[in-house]
Amino acid sequence: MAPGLGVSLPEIRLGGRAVLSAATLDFAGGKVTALLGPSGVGKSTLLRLLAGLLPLPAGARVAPADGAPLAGRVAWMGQQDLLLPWLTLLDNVCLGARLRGERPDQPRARALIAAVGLEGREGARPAELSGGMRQRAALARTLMEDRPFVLMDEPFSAVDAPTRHRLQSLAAGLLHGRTVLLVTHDPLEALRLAHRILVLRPGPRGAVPEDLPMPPAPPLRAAHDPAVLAAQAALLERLAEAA
Ligand SMILES: Nc1ncnc2c1ncn2[C@@H]1O[C@H](COP(=O)(O)OP(=O)(O)OP(=O)(O)O)[C@@H](O)[C@H]1O
Repeated sequence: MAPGLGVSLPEIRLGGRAVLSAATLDFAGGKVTALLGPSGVGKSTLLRLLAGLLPLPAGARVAPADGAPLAGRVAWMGQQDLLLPWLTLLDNVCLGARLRGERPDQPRARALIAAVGLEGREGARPAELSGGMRQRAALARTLMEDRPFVLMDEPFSAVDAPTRHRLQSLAAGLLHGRTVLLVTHDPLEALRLAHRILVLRPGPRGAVPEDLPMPPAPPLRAAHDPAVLAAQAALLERLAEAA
């Protein structure tokens, strides 16, 4: 089971504007936390701060619960698949190791490609794959890194609804036991996958994270579970209020 992550941030200002309010957040180890909120509220900013893609301001603390540093233990998956068009699927999945000058673990890459349902397509270039297949390839590449912390910024937003549903089911199994922070605009995605949902509500001193009550069943929740449907309606209302 991956460790938890303690985060304490001062007010985050970008372009002269308060984007995120000062906040202390504890992300439970081995659990998925979904982050929702209106467009431009600061979801990606929070994720980028944790990923080290934005510099942490003085006084900020991002500390894994096991006491070891976070650096080098984070996998990232974004909205764009970022597959290199000139590489095969197998080489794309192995890209991280190659960039680090390591010998890729090809059997592991092949096993992950099979796990995301792309067995037999190892030699295909990204242009030969559909959008859903490319996102599955990106998921395999993210998991190839085998990091305890996974940060996902709208990973499935570019695919159609049935494909997204399948990708969510796949991700729930493959991400099991990792500490995941998932940014999404899709309330049902959050309710199917997450142990905890945070809604970022805009405020005068930056956006404030608020917990949402969760349905009793653990993830992966069924989309037709009445408790999930009720929570979805409540979440939509909360998002409309926050917008
Ligand atoms: N480097 C930057 N410099 C100045 N302002 C920035 C920078 N990066 C983001 N912002 C601003 O910070 C705010 C939050 O942006 P962010 O991308 O985190 O929002 P978001 O909630 O992820 O939005 P979306 O749902 O549309 O992806 C926005 O107003 C954005 O314009």
